[in-house]
Amino acid sequence: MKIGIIGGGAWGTALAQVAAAGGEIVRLWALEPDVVAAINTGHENPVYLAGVPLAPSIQATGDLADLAGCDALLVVTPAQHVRAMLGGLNAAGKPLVLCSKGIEAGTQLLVSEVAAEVQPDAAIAVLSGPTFAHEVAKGLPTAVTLACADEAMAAALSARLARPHFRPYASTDVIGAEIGGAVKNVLAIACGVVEGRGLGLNARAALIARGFAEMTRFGLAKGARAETLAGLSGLGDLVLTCSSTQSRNFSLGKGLGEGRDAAVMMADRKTVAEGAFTAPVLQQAARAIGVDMPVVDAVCALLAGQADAEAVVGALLSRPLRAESL
Ligand SMILES: NC(=O)c1ccc[n+]([C@@H]2O[C@H](COP(=O)([O-])OP(=O)(O)OC[C@H]3O[C@@H](n4cnc5c(N)ncnc54)[C@H](O)[C@@H]3O)[C@@H](O)[C@H]2O)c1
Ligand SMILES: O=P(O)(O)OC[C@H](O)CO
Repeated sequence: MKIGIIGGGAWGTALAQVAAAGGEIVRLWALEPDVVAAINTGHENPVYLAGVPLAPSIQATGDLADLAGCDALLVVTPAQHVRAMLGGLNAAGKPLVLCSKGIEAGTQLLVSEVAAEVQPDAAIAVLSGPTFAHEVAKGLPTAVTLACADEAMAAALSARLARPHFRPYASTDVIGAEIGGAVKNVLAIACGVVEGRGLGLNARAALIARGFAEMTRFGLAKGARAETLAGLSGLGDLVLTCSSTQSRNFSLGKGLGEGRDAAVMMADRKTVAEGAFTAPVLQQAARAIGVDMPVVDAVCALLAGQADAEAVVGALLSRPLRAESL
């Protein structure tokens, strides 16, 4: 079996390692020629996943045509680049597993909705959950949601990607799995702000719980299932990403809380903090369907430089008191 992975960042490389651990032949497409060369000759991705020795059987390429013979494809580029990448593939009749977390700017489409437009004849699936790439690549225990509308395909892909340390749980709720991963990135920025301002662990827990209420309101309005949002790809990933500076989104928020400028921090990074791109489009999408997301609004105001961290925290704390509910 030959699996193609599109995206040689931290997560694509870690997933290549997972696939190779099960004896799959792995073709990994990466944008940067130096990443391709380093993986093929040194069996390491020093740019995005430094310090993790990779299986020598992983073959990297800069040419998407080299993935033509693969019988399943994993898409792992940042969400804003997925449409362009999919345009260069022929995935008709093949499983197309989307592993990016975000919402497309301009269209407000989830990644699976973008894929359905560009590759209508592929079997679209989503892999999402609490997964720091370094931990997965090192073989530490991890569980994910693997969602596909076709239940048998979800089960088959789960079985194909399962490893002793990597445990997919099958689901048919594609939209639910995606919404958790996209929204948690924005909420992780907010939790980072709490950390950066030294507001304490009570505040972080409150933000996770009320943030989860926002995720659930939005998800249910978009047709997600509550159990998916409360599972690995929703609450599970929210808890992980809101708890550690290993998260790029959390660390971006921490910098904002410390008074640093969003644009300067983003320009300094080669890695992606998806929440910064998702926040404004999520805000638009929520407003379009009348869903209130005050934490997301606060993150948007901060990222746009419309308010400082002290002001947005003050505004959240002075909202009218109300009953605890969704
Ligand atoms: N890193 C993780 O732990 C992790 C875990 C789960 C999901 N994800 C998701 O996976 C996706 C990829 O993140 P990552 O962490 O692997 O990336 P990364 O931050 O490690 O690297 C950035 C990636 O973006 C690629 N890139 C930049 N410009 C591009 C373009 N024009 N076209 C195509 N690719 C381009 C780079 O080549 C590189 O592979 C994101 O949606 C992220 O949310 C990441
Ligand atoms: O580093 P982050 O914030 O992109 O988070 C990585 C993964 O999405 C965690 O599941």
